[in-house]
Amino acid sequence: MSNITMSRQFRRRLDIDGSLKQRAWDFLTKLMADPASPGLHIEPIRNSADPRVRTGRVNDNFRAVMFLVAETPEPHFVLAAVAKHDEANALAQRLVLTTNPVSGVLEVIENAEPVVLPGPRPVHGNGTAGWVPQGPLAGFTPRELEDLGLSATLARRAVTCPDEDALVAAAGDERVPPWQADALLALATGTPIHEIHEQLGLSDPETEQAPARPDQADQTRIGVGVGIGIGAGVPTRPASDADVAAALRRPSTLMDFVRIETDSELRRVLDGSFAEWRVFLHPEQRRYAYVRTSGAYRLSGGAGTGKTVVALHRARRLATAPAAPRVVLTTFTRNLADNLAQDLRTLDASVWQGRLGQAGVTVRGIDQLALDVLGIVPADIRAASGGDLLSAGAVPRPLSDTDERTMWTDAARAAGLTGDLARPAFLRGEYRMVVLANDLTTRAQYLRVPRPGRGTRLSRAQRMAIWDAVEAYRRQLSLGQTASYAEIAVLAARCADAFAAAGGPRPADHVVVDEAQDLHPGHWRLLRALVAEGPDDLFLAEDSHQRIYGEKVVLSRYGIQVRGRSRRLTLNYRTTAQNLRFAVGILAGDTDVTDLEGDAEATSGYRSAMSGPAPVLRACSGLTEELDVTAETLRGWFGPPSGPNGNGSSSAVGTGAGTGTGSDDAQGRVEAGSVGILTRSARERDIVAQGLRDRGISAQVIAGHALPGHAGGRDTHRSDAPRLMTMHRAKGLEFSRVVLFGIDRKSVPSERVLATEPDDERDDTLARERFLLYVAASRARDALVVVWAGDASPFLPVPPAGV
Ligand SMILES: Nc1ncnc2c1ncn2[C@@H]1O[C@H](COP(=O)(O)OP(=O)(O)OP(=O)(O)O)[C@@H](O)[C@H]1O
Repeated sequence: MSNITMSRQFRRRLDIDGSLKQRAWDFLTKLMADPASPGLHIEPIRNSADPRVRTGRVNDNFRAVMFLVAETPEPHFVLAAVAKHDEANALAQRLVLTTNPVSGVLEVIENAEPVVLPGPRPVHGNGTAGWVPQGPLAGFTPRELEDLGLSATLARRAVTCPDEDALVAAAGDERVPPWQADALLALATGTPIHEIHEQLGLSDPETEQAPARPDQADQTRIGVGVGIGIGAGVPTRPASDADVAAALRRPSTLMDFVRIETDSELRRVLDGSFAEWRVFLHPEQRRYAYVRTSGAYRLSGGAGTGKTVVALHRARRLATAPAAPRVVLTTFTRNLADNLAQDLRTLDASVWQGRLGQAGVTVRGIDQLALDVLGIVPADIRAASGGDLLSAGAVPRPLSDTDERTMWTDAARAAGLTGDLARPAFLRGEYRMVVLANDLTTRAQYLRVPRPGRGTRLSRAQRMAIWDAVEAYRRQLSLGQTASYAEIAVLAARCADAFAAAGGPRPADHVVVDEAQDLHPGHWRLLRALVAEGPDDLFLAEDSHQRIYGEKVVLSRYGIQVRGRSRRLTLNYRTTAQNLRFAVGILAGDTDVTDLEGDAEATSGYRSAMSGPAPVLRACSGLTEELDVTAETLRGWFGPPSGPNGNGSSSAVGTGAGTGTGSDDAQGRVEAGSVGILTRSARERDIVAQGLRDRGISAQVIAGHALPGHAGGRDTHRSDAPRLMTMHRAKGLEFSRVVLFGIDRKSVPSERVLATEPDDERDDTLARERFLLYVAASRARDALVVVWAGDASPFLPVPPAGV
């Protein structure tokens, strides 16, 4: 038996050459089972830079290059490359497995002839001689970057990058170790060096101390993975086996290297079904997935920074504890919960997914969870806790949104309300944010209760009239044995509390929440009641800039204390730097965003190591041109139809470079099902569907609600047609390329929605509209196209004059 460690780069290289996969599989499974097998032809290389280097026969033409880092108790190989025979032997002579002298991170370095890189002259002395700073890293000398552990080649190249795109391209070179790329981009976004150390776990107390940087004043130590790492001065020396073993425990090493434990893991690596998020966690993601907390913990982060990934890893970590705990993993909608359940299976099929109250992980949308709680508490607890809402302890029938609106309209009329106060949107908000949030049951309570965060001021007489409406509304609910989901959450919270007070167990031991920014007070009461306060009780992943439903909430009002236990992720794994900049630019106009603690929420530090085309903005003369542009764009992406009349040169607005995310075929055509077309409203979505059909493109319309409680249609989709849906429905999803359709002044923000809101709530409604555009723009991985007719949306970061 032997152990195998491979790097992300190695895996990607295997992906490229499909024909090698079966041979590589045979070779590696044999190597794992019996490294002494003569058929493997494992051989050392004479005069190699690293005496541990070995090559092995993959087939007649190809050999694997690896390092034998330990013989006991079992041999341990670190794979470096699979290459043609001669190339493999040449590589094997030059490659060195070493640890970064500053950070202690494991690296594979190629010692070779110096190469002349574009940029400044080599640096001597203190690294500043002849230095002309420019670009995003102006103000840093190469030596300062080297002091962080970056290779000299990369450091020199980085400080001369004239702009952010050039820097992202330099950092995104596949030969640059991920931790160095991230350190570089973090520096460029203004992150102080000590924070970079912290983020990357470079001085993580749980691992060995980072070795001190040897004096390299006269040595240009370069080397960034295989290839770019070129020893221009003193050759890099191999690290000792002990150093390698210590480096393998470092979180920054684990961004890039993974130990393959089983045949099935190996199979997944080789057949391409290996999802990188399962294994190559960023040190911060790893920390938050594994951190043991003394109470509720909040993880914020921009779109695509991997909050969901952390939530999944954390749920697995919690569920696999020896005590077989009951873990709840929940999110805002049912379709997102279905996605979580599927992803959890991908992460670890051995994690039991069961019903609420069972050991394992219960993955549910938050409103299903509320119904589950009502279902598992004894009927007498339900009857006793229901008050005027749960007559006779029956589980109420959930009310549809339309019915709820109608009921509020009727209740307003019955109470004689007029003007803004009679609007269903206002009454619904007041009820959720004030009445349910405080679990008010009497008029006297409502007359006294503070209403922080509510835009509309109310006189005593107005409060009296609103309470009349609340009573009328509740009478209707009780008669129909129905309740809104907001009520069901509060009822479930009451029942869980009452059951616990009677000596029963809380329904869960740990609760992990994704998309927490959209939850309303009833949900928070429920979450608090699901699990007793204590270590690892609540973990909340959220992005306040993605709050597209509901009102601002401050958690401490619901007994959830996260002060001192809040962290933020900043490295984007989804979008290219160009799309990220555009999406964050949408937020620039709103400086008043607060998080779940009520503090200002920043967007600083958000970065991406991927590069792609700049977003394309297209102003059109009318709907017909918008549809024409969209159809042409899609045709350009999908390539020529396979027929004699195919015309592949019709790309209207750029086809995008792609970032190797797996949705482009060998000819650079995009898989149609990976493309999203997003509209502000369902009506517009249907118009676009028809318009595209008229132009010979059949899109799959993903309809249904994204609201909690609604199934919203499953997220399974065909691969042969683009997906067309509303921006709300796209929440939590991602696409290789996105067309944002109809981004004009009347639609974004939606005039129709603004008209239904009271004037005093207008600011918050506008903020949600802005967040919605941010959510939509941040769904695109590789390419983003924005089209509109007439005046552009004022939320777009680039003024239409520049189009
Ligand atoms: N460590 C990682 N390695 C590789 N890919 C990753 C990693 N972390 C996240 N990703 C990928 O980045 C994308 C975004 O991740 P995820 O959905 O978890 O982000 P998010 O912060 O929850 O996004 P949003 O808030 O927009 O829903 C996904 O495709 C995910 O697989």
